[in-house]
Amino acid sequence: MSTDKLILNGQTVADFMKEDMASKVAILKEKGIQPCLATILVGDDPSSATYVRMKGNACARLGVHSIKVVLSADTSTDELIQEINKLNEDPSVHGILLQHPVPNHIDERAAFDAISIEKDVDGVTTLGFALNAFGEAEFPSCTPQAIMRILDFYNIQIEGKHAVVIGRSPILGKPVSAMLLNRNATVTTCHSKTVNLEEIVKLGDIIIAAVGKPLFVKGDWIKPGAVVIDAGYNKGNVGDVDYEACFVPSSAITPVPGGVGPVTIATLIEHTIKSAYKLSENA
Ligand SMILES: Nc1nc2c(c(=O)[nH]1)N[C@@H](CN(C=O)c1ccc(C(=O)N[C@@H](CCC(=O)O)C(=O)O)cc1)CN2
Repeated sequence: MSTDKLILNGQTVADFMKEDMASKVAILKEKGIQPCLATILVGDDPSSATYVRMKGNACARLGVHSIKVVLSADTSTDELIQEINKLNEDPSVHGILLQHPVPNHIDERAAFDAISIEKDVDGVTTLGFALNAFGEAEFPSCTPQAIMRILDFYNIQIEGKHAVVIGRSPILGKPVSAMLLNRNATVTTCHSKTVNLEEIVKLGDIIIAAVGKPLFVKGDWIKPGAVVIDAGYNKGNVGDVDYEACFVPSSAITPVPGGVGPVTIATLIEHTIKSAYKLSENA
């Protein structure tokens, strides 16, 4: 039986992006500029440590320098902000990433907002969020931008479609809702208090799962022909979507692993390279 179902392969998208990035890094190096991403990991969450390591490895593969700041779990908000300020002031650093989540006692919003807007390559500051809502962010939040990249790479129509976003976090659900709206989708953003979630998801032409609950989205929630994007990153490399079950009715679907994740990391590095260009021009 033939099928025109699309597996939306994030690694293919990330590899495509890397070709352009490699040539931009080479041009920067000819000018004596070494793009540099600083990552900050607070505490000892093993998944966060893995993601930070993956980001460092991806930088190395592309010739981007990375600095890793590791802080103990008992770091205070003030101490964290002091570290961020040092990186803000360091002219050799072009992008700053504070790995989320930080330990509960830290004011994460204050820490994110301490990152200077020029170096907010992860799109986490309040100003970056607001600019994204207006469609004017230099560096939109990486996972939302990765989702849009995947949709565009595979020529999936956004305008006029009903997109249902499940999740409203400041670095994922809310910014991706704004991006889809800015591309003329009709957007419904669902969350833990949404009544009749299943019925709303069934109306969606594009489903974005960003809820942080393993295998949460079931096959019989999916309208035949809908596009399913799994932005979940739960323990054990499990997404938010029951892939096997949702594969059947969908017309296109991202796997986990190998879907949104690799494009998120490629987007972060792309932003760092772009920031190196901009900051060197303004130096
Ligand atoms: N400051 C931020 N914190 C967090 C973000 C973020 O964008 N900014 N996103 C998530 C986690 N995350 C990046 O930090 C992330 C998670 C997973 C992947 C990924 O590529 N996963 C692989 C599978 C993992 C593996 O191979 O070991 C995949 O999906 O193929 C990338 C980024 C929370 N925190």
